[in-house]
Amino acid sequence: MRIDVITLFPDFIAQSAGLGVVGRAAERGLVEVQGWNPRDYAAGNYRRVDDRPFGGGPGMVMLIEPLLATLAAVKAADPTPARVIYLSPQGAPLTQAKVRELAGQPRLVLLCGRYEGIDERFLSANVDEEISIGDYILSGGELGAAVIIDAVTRVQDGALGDALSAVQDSFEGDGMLDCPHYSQPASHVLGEVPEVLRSGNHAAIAAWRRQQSLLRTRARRPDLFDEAALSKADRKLLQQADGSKNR
Ligand SMILES: CC(C)(C)c1cccc(C(=O)NCC2(NC(=O)c3cccc4nocc34)CCCC2)c1
Repeated sequence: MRIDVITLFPDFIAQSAGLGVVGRAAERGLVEVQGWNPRDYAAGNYRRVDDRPFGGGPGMVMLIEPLLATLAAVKAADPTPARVIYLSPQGAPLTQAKVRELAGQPRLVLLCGRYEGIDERFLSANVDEEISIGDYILSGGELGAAVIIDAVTRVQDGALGDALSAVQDSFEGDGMLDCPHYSQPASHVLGEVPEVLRSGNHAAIAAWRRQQSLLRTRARRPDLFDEAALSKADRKLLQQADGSKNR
């Protein structure tokens, strides 16, 4: 999969895409990430990429022309058709379902805004969809681009080891929160590791982990919990936990 990122801070994208799972996937040719800086395509001595907003008001707006020239260079670099995504507070919330959909694309162009945003005429003429990573004020779309690069790379077949992708599948399968994790030492001043995890009884361990995921999701994210389709076994685990609590 090829991902081109149009950003005034290509170094940030290159750095974040070079780490961990994404870095290894890039080395293995599973994903190719390329940054493109509109300043390199801005004309004139000052290479302007922004200017004051019509209608007045604070801040600056990213100009059409440098972005058109950058997008033309991006498309000229590779004939593969690309879906152009603008990372934006006005975008649809990013979900794992959307990540899976994007991971199926042969190529993405991620457009990152800075200042107060991008001239609307460029967006309406060139952007296929807008995606938001959350409802808070950010300085730019680059963090959103890094999130999408990480999430779609993890979904790419083979980017993860079997164990990790199994975990990924379980989370993706039903959208429950994760269970608590423990490692050495078994006994610590901060507390003991739950006995079941040291029992070697893999069925009991799997049941305990599922029960913990269910309880945590119900308690902390009722929105995710209400969306999920619970199996009979799930409901039994919850009754068991609720029963012991009421006793
Ligand atoms: C209501 C609320 C969401 C708080 C809001 C209302 C109005 C503006 C802003 C705001 O943050 N504007 C600044 C910019 N923000 C983002 O690019 C951005 C922000 C959030 C999630 C994102 N996912 O991708 C890109 C994202 C836009 C231009 C440069 C950065 C935020």
